Amino acid sequence: MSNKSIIKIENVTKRFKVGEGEFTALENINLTLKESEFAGLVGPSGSGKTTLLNIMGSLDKPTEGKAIIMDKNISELSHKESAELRNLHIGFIFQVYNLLPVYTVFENVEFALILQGKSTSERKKAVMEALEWVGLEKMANKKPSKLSGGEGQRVAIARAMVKRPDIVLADEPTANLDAENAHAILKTMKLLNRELKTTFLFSTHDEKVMGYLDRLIHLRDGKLDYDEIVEPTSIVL
Ligand SMILES: Nc1ncnc2c1ncn2[C@@H]1O[C@H](COP(=O)(O)OP(=O)(O)OP(=O)(O)O)[C@@H](O)[C@H]1O
Repeated sequence: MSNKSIIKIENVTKRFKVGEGEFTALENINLTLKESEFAGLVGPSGSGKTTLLNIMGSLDKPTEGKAIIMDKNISELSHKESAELRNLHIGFIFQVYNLLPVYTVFENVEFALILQGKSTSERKKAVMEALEWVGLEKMANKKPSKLSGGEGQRVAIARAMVKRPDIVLADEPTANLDAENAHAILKTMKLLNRELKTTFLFSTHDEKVMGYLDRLIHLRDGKLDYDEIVEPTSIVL
């Protein structure tokens, strides 16, 4: 594993206003994610996984402490700078894959590259390559309504990977998939992690996901309970 640090979380606390009071969702979290890690935030419901993932994706800011993504302290970024940071460096995969229904598979994957100002020919090459990574190059001109659940999540992976981000944040990406499709997309993500050195961070309860991870970051009641390096139990060839 390389030593390049992608995300550094330093003494991060997150409080939400609730009525007249406050609720502490994260308390004094410290962790670093490096290039090519395949890691997961795990812990019971309400332990703070999604709140931390949102901060690591620059979708939300800490109340106290620093979140440093690609050497930028996200608390110091404007709205526009945060959007740029996300667009250049971070891919997102969610439980619900949110493809735009009026656009084709190709156009759904292409969108981030239009925002980056890439030329038509650069976009075509990158989109077709990303669709090949997930085995869907033949579906490029189909609308999302023609896809199965597993295929929809594969398009979401292609959409996250097409810009070759430094990190992919995946919030319960297998929650709506059967076991066969879940294993297939996990294997695809693990192969991309190996080949492109992209860092992946999952938020998950799913034992199937955990079988592929090499680091488990356990949260409990908003605190970092323990952080362990593990040997993956699922095999990827
Ligand atoms: N915007 C908000 N306002 C108030 N409380 C919030 C807000 N967002 C999250 N919380 C609270 O913070 C705590 C942590 O929530 P979070 O969604 O991060 O947990 P989680 O570990 O991802 O849970 P799950 O596995 O159920 O998704 C919960 O108690 C939740 O109710």
